[in-house]
Amino acid sequence: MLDDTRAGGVRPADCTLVIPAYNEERRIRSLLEDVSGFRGKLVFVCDGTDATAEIVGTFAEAHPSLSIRCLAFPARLGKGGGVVAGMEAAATPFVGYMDADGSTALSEMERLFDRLATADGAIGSRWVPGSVIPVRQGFRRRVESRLFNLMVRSLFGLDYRDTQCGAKAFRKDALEEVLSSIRSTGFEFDVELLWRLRRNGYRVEEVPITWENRDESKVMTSDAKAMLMGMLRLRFG
Ligand SMILES: Nc1nc2c(ncn2[C@@H]2O[C@H](COP(=O)(O)OP(=O)(O)O[C@H]3O[C@H](CO)[C@@H](O)[C@H](O)[C@@H]3O)[C@@H](O)[C@H]2O)c(=O)[nH]1
Repeated sequence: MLDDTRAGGVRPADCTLVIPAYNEERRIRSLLEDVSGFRGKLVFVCDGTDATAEIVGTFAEAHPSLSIRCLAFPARLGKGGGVVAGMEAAATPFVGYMDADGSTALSEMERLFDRLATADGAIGSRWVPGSVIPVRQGFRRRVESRLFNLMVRSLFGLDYRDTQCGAKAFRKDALEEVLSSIRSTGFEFDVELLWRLRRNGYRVEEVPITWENRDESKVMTSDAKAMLMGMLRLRFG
């Protein structure tokens, strides 16, 4: 990223990175270490029943030089609900989000923020030339991912190859125009956000990314069904 003294670009201090975290006590410590080099602001949105919020709070107290905010909710918000809560709390011109599972390195997020010097949004993509996936995903997940993106393309006319990669960054002014219209709280949130931004004329770039597969997923069959139903409601409701 640009250092803090250069004008006209994306300064780290102008960026907020939102991390939705649902029952992530097993993975959150290593994620905290990974993102502790971030020179912008960090907002964790923790819900669920485990000690994720306490772990984040303790880490923040032990690292007063970092800007870490932890929003804790007793009930599950959904991935989309969590990201929206974090975005609304962010007060910087650039806001990004990434998964808590460490599948995207901080340096990858910083590359996405840098793109906001010229684009309204930048989304990490596992399926464009130049992307790197050191540990290959299982056959089933790869097929599901491709079918899902075909469906997104035909339902919403979005020509992205990968709407579901967890790493994304946007200009806050663009987000402000669409956030209040967002209805999705689950995993379909990413599609709705990109759809609304496109309908409002914003330009979001798809950027090749290095993405490390992590096995543990919170996406249950019921979440996948809810995601599909949510998308159909959004498109035809
Ligand atoms: N706050 C909050 N966060 C949540 C919730 N549900 C999931 N998350 C967070 O959302 C992120 C992604 O969830 P994972 O459990 O890691 O699922 P995944 O299968 O690895 O997710 C992949 O597929 C999703 C669906 O397409 C994608 O949304 C996600 O970005 C990623 O690519 C994690 O940081 C997880 O803690 C929730 O109810 N509340």
